[in-house]
Amino acid sequence: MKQELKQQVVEANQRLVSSGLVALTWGNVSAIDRESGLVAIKPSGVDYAALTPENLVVVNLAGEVVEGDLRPSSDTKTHLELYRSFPNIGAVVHTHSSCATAFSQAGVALPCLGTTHADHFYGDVPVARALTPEEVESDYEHATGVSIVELFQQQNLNPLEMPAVLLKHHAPFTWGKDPVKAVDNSIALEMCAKMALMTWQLQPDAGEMPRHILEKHYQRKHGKDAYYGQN
Ligand SMILES: O=C(CO)[C@@H](O)[C@H](O)COP(=O)(O)O
Repeated sequence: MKQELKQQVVEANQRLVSSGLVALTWGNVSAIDRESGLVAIKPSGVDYAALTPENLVVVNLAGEVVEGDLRPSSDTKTHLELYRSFPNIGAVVHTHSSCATAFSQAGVALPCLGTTHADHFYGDVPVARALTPEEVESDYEHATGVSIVELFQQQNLNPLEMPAVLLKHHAPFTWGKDPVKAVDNSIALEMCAKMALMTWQLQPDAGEMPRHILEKHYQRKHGKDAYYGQN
């Protein structure tokens, strides 16, 4: 896999720490080279400061390790399901950032209360259902990815317009066209979750922003087609 992409993955993982999104090793970033179909991902349990392009793990979309000696992140199968199902994304991030994880644990969709949110997410950030005992037993991480994809299909959501999801009783995933954008979306998600909690402390009845303002802000930031890569 290209060294440059591996370096971007290392820097993106380390940005999770500098952005205050992770404690311990509660998060991971991967990126895909769409030409080869290979994915570079953080090795499981490894401290972010110790990451190098050489100790990243490279897997194919079947989950087979093709480069690296360490164990890939425990969330690898979830990342891979997102790459298989969302062909226009280039990187995936999973964190346990506090405020977004609070919404996930509560099973509460993150509402679009203001323009900050509208600039990044085209509506409420949805919650993917908890897994069944059978799913947990059979293949937890793969089933987690499937639950996200099912949710987006059921709600007719475009992953390029909604680059985030909250996993009930778990934590968020975000994605983007590249590792920088995917981490940007994790930072934006955590800030929007924090602001929502603070808004509700001030005004428990605060409701969603008017749709016409959401539309204006999202289109202004992302262009008329509202797709990544257009701006
Ligand atoms: O979601 C979880 C645990 O609930 C994981 O994201 C860990 O927090 C990080 O696992 P590794 O990437 O180190 O395997």
